[in-house]
Amino acid sequence: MTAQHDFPLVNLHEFETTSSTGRLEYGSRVDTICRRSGFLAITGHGVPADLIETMWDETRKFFDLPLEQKLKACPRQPGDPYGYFTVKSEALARSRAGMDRGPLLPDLKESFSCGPIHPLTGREGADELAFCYAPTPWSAVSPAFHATWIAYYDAMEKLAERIMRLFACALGLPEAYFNPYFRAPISSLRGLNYPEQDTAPQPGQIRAGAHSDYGTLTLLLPQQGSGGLEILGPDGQWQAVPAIPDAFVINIGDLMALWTNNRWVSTVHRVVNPPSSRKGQDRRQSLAFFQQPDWDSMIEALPNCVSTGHPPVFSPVRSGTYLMNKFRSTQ
Ligand SMILES: O=C(O)CCC(=O)C(=O)O
Ligand SMILES: [Fe+2]
Repeated sequence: MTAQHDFPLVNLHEFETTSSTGRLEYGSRVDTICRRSGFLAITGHGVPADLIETMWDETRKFFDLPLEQKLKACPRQPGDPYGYFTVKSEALARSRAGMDRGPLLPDLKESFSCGPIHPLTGREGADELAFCYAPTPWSAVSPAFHATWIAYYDAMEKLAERIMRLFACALGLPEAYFNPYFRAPISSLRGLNYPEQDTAPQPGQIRAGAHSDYGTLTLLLPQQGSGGLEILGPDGQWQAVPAIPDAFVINIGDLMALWTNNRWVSTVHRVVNPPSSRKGQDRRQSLAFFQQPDWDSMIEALPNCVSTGHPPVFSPVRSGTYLMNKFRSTQ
């Protein structure tokens, strides 16, 4: 399963269609990967190629619009998570406050994000409504962009559910173990555009500052042929993540590290600037789906990840407030 690039690859379709013994073998391999880095590439995902292509087209067209038009899609209120975010409006490294994180200059990227696509269930509290059900400014984008984003979000939500089954298997749990935590997930989808760098960035300012993701699982599609994504290894060295054809790069976020009592790593990663030799020719794009359990899901160490010698490392956290506090720390 470890192929070119020395980057771990897992075929999801093969996992789902193999025997129960085969599934356990897949689970055990995924457990080893998640203990080491929590980053792997998923093939056999079944997401239609034409949906992915339309998603790239629509998203690129949006970022190509004049700034004044994109600004019409800004979040309705400061602190809202959805809509258009200008270059230098977020510093992901600030989400790691309190750790040794170097300079905290804002990221050299722009983005558009949307929130849950399903109707509200009527059980939501005030914070939840104000934050993760804040409106996505769809009226400020084209109908084709809107329709494509909904279809892609839906495909990512289903893919993330399938990966959580693989994760349950990797942790020795029943495959449907995580389902009750995802009755009304508050996942978000983000298109990222890292513009060409015509002028040299300030010292210490990069495309996306070093951070770990906040939720359970991120499904990332880096633009083919692009570079810059790096993960921090246990040896303190940064390692490049390749953009593998027809594969999603997936990584686990803080809530999986919490759930597994640090058995799995929520690996720190960043996006670095292109080399100055490519000045003016290295725009980069990516699509990121951040899977996040229901607002009220309490995440605490799984019983099978706790022992007398290894008591819970973290206090339990509520999914929604954890996400909201992390997001707001970066603005
Ligand atoms: O654009 C990328 O490749 C990674 C972006 C990322 O890590 C994030 O937005 O959390
Ligand atoms: Fe990230």
